[in-house]
Amino acid sequence: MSFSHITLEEKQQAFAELREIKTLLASRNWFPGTSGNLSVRVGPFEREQFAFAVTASGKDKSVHTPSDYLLVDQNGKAIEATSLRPSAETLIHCEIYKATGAGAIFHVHTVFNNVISEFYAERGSVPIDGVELIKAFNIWDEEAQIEIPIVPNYAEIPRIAELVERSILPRIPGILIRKHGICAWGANAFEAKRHLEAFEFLFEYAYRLALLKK
Ligand SMILES: CSC[C@@H](O)[C@@H](O)C(=O)COP(=O)(O)O
Ligand SMILES: [Zn+2]
Repeated sequence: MSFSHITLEEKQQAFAELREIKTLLASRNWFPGTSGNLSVRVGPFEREQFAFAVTASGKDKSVHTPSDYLLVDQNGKAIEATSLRPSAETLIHCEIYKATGAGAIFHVHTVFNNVISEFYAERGSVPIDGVELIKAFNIWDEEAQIEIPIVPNYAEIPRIAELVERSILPRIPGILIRKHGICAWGANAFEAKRHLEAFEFLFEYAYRLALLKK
C-alpha cells in the first residue's frame, strides 16, 4: 500500500508534535527507564488504511536525537526505509486507532497508575466517583461515576492489543494495563494530553483516598 500522499511537511509536523509532548512529559518523570511511547496520526483515516508517527523503541525519552520517531502503517510496519524499530507496543496503538479513530495516543508508566491498577485488578476497573476532573473526558453529568478499565499485562503484545481493543469503553479515552501503565488517547495531541493528565490526577486521588479510608 502506498502512503505517498503524506507530505514531508505533515511528517515533520507530526515529529515536532511528538517532540513537544515528549519534552513536557519527560520533565514530569513520566518515562522512567526508557518506558512509555507516543504516537500521532498523520494523513487521512480509514479503518483499513492509515499512518501514524510513533516513538522508536528503547530510546531514552528524556533526550532528543535525530532518530526518535518513524512513520508506520495501520499494522505497525514502517512505511519508509529506516533502521529504526517502532515502539514494541505499536500494535496496541494500531488497535486503539482502529477502534476509536483517535488522532493521538500517549502511553506512560507512573507509580500511581501502576499501584492503582494492582489495587483494583480483581474488579477489572478503577472506580471514580463524582470528581470534577471527570469533565476533562467531556462527561458533564453531576456527580458522574466512571470506571477506568484494566487489562492484564501479558508478555505477548498482540495479546494485550487484542484485549485492549475489546475492553475500550465508549466514554473513557484510556485504558490501564495492570502493573504496566496507561494508554490515553484523544482526537489530537491537545486532547490526548488533557485526558492523560486527568487520568493521572484521578489515579493519585483514588490512591490517596483508599489510603485515608484504611
Ligand atoms: C523499559 S520498560 C518499558 C517497556 O517494556 C515498554 O512497556 C514501554 O513502554 C516502552 O517500550 P518502547 O519499545 O520503548 O516503546
Ligand atoms: Zn509500556
